[in-house]
Amino acid sequence: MAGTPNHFQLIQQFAVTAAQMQAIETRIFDAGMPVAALMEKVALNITRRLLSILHSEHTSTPIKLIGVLVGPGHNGGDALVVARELYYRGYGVLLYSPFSQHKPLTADHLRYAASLGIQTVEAIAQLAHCDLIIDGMFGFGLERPIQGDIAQIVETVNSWHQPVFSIDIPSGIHTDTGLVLGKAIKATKTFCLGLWKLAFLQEQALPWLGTSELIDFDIPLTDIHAVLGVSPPLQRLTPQWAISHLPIPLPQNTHKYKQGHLLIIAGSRRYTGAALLSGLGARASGVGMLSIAVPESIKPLLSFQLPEALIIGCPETELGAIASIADHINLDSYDAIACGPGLTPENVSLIQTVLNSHRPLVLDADGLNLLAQLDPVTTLSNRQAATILTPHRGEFKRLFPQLNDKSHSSMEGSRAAARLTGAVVILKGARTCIATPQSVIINPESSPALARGGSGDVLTGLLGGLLATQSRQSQPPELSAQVAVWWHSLAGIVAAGDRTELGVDAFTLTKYLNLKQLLTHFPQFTPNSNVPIYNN
Ligand SMILES: NC(=O)C1=CN([C@@H]2O[C@H](COP(=O)(O)OP(=O)(O)OC[C@H]3O[C@@H](n4cnc5c(N)ncnc54)[C@H](O)[C@@H]3O)[C@@H](O)[C@H]2O)[C@H](O)CC1
Ligand SMILES: [K+]
Repeated sequence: MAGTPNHFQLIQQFAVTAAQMQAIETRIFDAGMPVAALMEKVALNITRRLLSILHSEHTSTPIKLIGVLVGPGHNGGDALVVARELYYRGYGVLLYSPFSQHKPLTADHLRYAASLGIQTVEAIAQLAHCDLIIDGMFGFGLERPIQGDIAQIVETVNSWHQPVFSIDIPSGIHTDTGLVLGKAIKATKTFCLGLWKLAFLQEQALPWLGTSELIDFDIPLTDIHAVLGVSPPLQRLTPQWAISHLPIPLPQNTHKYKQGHLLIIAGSRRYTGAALLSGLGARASGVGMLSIAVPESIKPLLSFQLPEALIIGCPETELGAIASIADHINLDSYDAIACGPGLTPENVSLIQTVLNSHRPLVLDADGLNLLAQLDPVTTLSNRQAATILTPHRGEFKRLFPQLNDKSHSSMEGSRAAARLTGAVVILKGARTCIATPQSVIINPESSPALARGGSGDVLTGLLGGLLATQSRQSQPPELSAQVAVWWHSLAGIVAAGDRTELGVDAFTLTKYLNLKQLLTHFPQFTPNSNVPIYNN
């Protein structure tokens, strides 16, 4: 039934550490599920998916011979069950396990495979001619860096050209941090088992993961909640969640002011396009009223491009930046303000005026660079209304030099910044984090197409528009942040699919914000449905 999430959809919002996965697994075993039965179930699910890929995808070489790397633990056990099933289906299978000791269940599967006549080879070189490699060396049990002979094996496999499918996680990637421990297998595809591991949400792991997908094996929600809590402080942003919080359909009896009034403060003679792109982003949000404050000299251009918006010309500096907000503007009369794109970092007093307002505020680009010249922590902590910051890494470093510990992941950094300031912090990147003082939500989908000038300006406008509309409806600011980030990234992904990643300039991106077109990718989810996402 549309709108009723199934188990696979429900578990998409969770992300776990190795310790949490072990705790969940322990509960399942303690409740009576035999370890071997669970391994069998998981591995059969992997096999089913693998076979459907092998049957459906056109690979340059037809897959006939499959090499399987078998580790000492249960990741190796999973791989052996998959190997056995592939052998039954008629594939050629070669096993290689460079370990003298295996956990008992893994050793049993290895012995049984041998009894069936599945060949075990003695050197990694003997897998060189396989059409596909399955990596079952280490999963979440990796506990120290890969070194010595095993490191050599990993390097050898990485030097080959055939596809490599990793089970659970590429061997050598740390489950929690996504960092390479010594050496790591570079996977073409990774089948993450049961629940997404944190590594899949960390940018540093992306070059090793390949494409990734979750293999569900029906972990009971009660066990997940028991370990993670009912509303976990760290979550993945899912299409279901974002779509269910889109502000459509509009109430029949609404009027333009009920749909929110956004003021964008952006642009300079030098960066005219930034104001325009923010305006186009805001247009796509469906906000009821849009006003844009720009330097007087660029007002005609904006008026021409955005006829529905009220363009306010402001006094400007010699260099063509906004010198001050026009006298007749009362900042507190808007439902939200989005400030920053293309301002130039010239005028700190402007940002101080904006921060003194009592309205929800999005700060981006030069708005952040100007804020960095003040004391961001004290300034933001003193604000009465909500603030949403949208820094990329560089801006984040300028704003919060005290959080520049390289060992900090984006999720830790954004959460620390949100705690220091009370603001919602959107730390943009390949895995954008949206942090409040209480929680972090990470967008697991993006496209490198969005790493392009102007793309952030579009997000600022879109977010500002949603914030104006949704704060009118007493929705929390982080909700607008989550919906905007998801919407913007989906537009980038769909645009890149149509036009290649090079074809997604920021202006084109604004065309792809069309929700009607984007929602065709998710016919199973209903906007504004307020799905009680944590109810089983
Ligand atoms: N999530 C689940 O509920 C299920 C997971 N399954 C699979 O099991 C693995 C985790 O298995 P585990 O035995 O705990 O760990 P590993 O297989 O990852 O490896 C542990 C093994 O390796 C040794 N070791 C660790 N680091 C190194 C190193 N750098 N060099 C050499 N040896 C190392 C360690 O001492 C252990 O012996 C999970 O990922 C899933 O694939 C179940 O099959 C189903 C349920
Ligand atoms: K693995």
